[in-house]
Amino acid sequence: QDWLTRSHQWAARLISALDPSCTFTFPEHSGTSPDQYYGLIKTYLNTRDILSAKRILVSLPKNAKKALFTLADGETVMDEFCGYKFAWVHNVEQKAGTIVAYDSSEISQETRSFQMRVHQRATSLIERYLEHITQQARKLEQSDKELLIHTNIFQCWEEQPFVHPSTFETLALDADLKRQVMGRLSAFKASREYYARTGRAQKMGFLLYGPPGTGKSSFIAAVANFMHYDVFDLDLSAVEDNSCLRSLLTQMSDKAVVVVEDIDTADLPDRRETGTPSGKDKLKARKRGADQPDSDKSGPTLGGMLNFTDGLQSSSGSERIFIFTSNCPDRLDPALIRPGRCDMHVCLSFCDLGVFKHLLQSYMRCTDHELLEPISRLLHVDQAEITPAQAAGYLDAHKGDVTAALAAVCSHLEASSRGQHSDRAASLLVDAQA
Ligand SMILES: Nc1ncnc2c1ncn2[C@@H]1O[C@H](COP(=O)(O)OP(=O)(O)OP(=O)(O)O)[C@@H](O)[C@H]1O
Repeated sequence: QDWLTRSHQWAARLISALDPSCTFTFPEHSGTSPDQYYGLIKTYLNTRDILSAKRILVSLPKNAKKALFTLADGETVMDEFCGYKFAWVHNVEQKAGTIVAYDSSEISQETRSFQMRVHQRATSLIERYLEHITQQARKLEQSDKELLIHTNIFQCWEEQPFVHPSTFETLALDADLKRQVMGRLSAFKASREYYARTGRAQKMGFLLYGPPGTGKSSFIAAVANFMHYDVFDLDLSAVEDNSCLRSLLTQMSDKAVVVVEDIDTADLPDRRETGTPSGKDKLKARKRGADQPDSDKSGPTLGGMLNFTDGLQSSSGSERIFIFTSNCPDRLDPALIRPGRCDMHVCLSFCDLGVFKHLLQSYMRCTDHELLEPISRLLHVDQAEITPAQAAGYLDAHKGDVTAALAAVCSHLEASSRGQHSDRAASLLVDAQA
């Protein structure tokens, strides 16, 4: 018996000495939770020459735009990294027993794993190779994913597909400002490695202000499409208190554009997390005719909101762009819009000739017209006003007839200019009477 055991051990050692390769296994689950490597490898191998395998599994994961190809059980695909060949095999084993699904059907259990074989000399490269796989897979996951817009209902986010056609090409915006915004966003994208290395949460904030119809929502959609991030549209009136706000923050995906529209209209009491009413709150209460601020008032506080944007819950590895919109930025607490929270304050206003010409070009493919001259005079000399949404409305209403569209814009501007003159005359009269 001893002799047999020893000869088996010798044979195993001999085979191992003759086989210079080493095998790594990546199971689908570690313990009871899904293991991250399994999913990342699956995505990464999808870009390798997987279609050369004989049997391939095809799936369409949630929110994916394209099919995901996976090796079937026992199939192999080769990869190369730093001059070494890595052989990947997908293993699927049937487990004894079945589990019962919610509809009472029985599902057979499987144990899945990827196995990677490589020459022993390449094992020192394994960490670098896995880092490479992780980076590539994360990039692919991000670009292949269908974008979602999430809105908060009670303490949860409800998601829907986000399909908004606005991009920085379609957005009519002052050319310099557009270049600046795109430059900041590109720099943000390129700093991922820097933030990961320094262990900091990567975030950036915009304050968009200006009258209604000047493109604030279109700007937000352009940012989401440019960054390829999901949108989280935070409705503060539906948030019960600060702990609800914190819970929403922790449920957000790592890469997100977080939008708080019309933040000036949200009544955020100035009790910075302590619950103690501040001087400003007392003043507000006195203006309302009350002795004390209403400390029982539900809803998040300014402190809760400040923590939401850069508190401890913002974890390293997350990439978040906060966008606040406001029609009255003067009403906002300076702490909310200071650099670091709102890095860029972007004024979206009435059309100037450049913005109007951009709309004309995208709606009507027209770059020049004799009516542009009176339009330019009305905009710049008479200071007539038209929002991009109003201008887009006229251009859309007269599809295929540039002259009619521009004539309608001219009439609008003339009316606006007359209105401005009568307003100015009225204020002069008031001044004179005073
Ligand atoms: N700067 C712009 N560039 C291109 N299109 C614009 C622009 N501004 C407005 N539009 C057009 O007008 C419509 C309304 O604009 P948008 O909803 O983006 O404005 P808003 O400032 O968010 O308005 P509100 O404050 O009322 O929500 C858009 O669907 C778009 O067609």
